[in-house]
Amino acid sequence: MYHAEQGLKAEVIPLIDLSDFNDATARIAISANIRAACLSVGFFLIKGHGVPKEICDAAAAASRRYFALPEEERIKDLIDPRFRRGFMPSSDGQREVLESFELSLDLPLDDPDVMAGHFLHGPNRWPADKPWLHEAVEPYRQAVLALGERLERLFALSLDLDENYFVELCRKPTFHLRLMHNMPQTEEEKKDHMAVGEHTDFGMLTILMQDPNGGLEVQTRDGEWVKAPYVEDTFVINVGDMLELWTNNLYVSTPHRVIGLTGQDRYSIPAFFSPSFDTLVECIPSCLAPGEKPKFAPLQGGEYLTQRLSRESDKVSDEYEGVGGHRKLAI
Ligand SMILES: O=C(O)CCC(=O)C(=O)O
Ligand SMILES: [Fe+2]
Repeated sequence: MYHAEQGLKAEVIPLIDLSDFNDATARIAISANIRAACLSVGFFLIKGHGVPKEICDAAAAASRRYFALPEEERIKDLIDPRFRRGFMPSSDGQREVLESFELSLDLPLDDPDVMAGHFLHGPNRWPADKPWLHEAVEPYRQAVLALGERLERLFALSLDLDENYFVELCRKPTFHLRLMHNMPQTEEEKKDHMAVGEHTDFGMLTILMQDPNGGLEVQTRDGEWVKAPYVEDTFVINVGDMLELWTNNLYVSTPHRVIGLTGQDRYSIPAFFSPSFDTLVECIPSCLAPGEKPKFAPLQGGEYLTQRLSRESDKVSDEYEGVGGHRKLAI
C-alpha cells in the first residue's frame, strides 16, 4: 500500500478539507487552497467531502462483486455503443488490462439531448438480474453529482468568479462514471508498466475513488512523476482539459497514469464532469494577464468529448501512446 511517507514527494499533492463548505467565509479559504493546488500540480485530495462513507464502501463493494462474476455474466450487460452504458470488456491487444462498467446521467429517450444523438446522453443500463449493482451504485452516482456541484462552486470562487459561474455551465453535465477493474498484469505485460496509460482527463474535473493499493502517478509541471498518496475517506480531484482551456493554462490538466505492479486486482471509480453538451469552452477573460492572448482555440464541450473518447476507444493512436503526445488542446 502506498502511504504518503513512502510516496516520492507525495506532499506536492495536497489534502484539502471541505468540512466547512456550508460556511461562506470558509468556502473562500477552501477555494484559495484549491487555487494553490491547481496552480501547481493540478491534483489534490479532499476530505470532509460530504459523501457518506457507507455510500462509498457500498459502491466499491458492488464493483468488486460485479467483476468477480464469471465474464459471461458481465457480457450480458455488454456496452450499448449508442449511449456508452454497461459493461466494456478488456479488448484483445489493448495496452491496458482494463474492463469497466459505464454509466452517466440517467436521461429518458425523449430528452432533447438524447433525441439529438448527443454522445454520453441516454438512459443508464442497470442489469435487471443484478439488482444489487443499481442499489449500491445509484446512491453513489447521486452523491458524486452533488459533490461535483460543490466543487464547481469552489473552482469558480478560486478564480474570483461568481460562485455560480460553472454551475450555470454545468446545468446538465456531460457526466461519465466508470467502475474500473484492472486485472493483474502478466510478467510480459509488466514490461509496459501500465494499468492505465499516460493521459490527461478530457473534461472539466474528475472525482476519483482510488483503489486502496494506490498506483496512480501524476506528472508535475517540471516533468517529474510522483505517486498520489492513498488516504482513507478521501477522493482525488484533478483538473481536466476544459479547465485548462478556460483558465488559459493557469490551472493545469496534468498527465497521469496508473502503474499496477502489485500483482493484485485493482478497482477504482472515476467520475468525470464536463459542462452541458452545447457549452462553448473559451478562455475566461479574467484569466488573461494584461496583453496576454488565449493559448487555446475555443471548443464546444460536447464535441471535444466525443472526439477524445472515440479516439480513446481506438487505443492504438500514436497520441494515446504518450511520449509527449498527450497534450491535446488545439492551439
Ligand atoms: O484508476 C485510477 O486510479 C485513475 C484512472 C484514470 O486516471 C482515468 O480513468 O482517467
Ligand atoms: Fe485520468
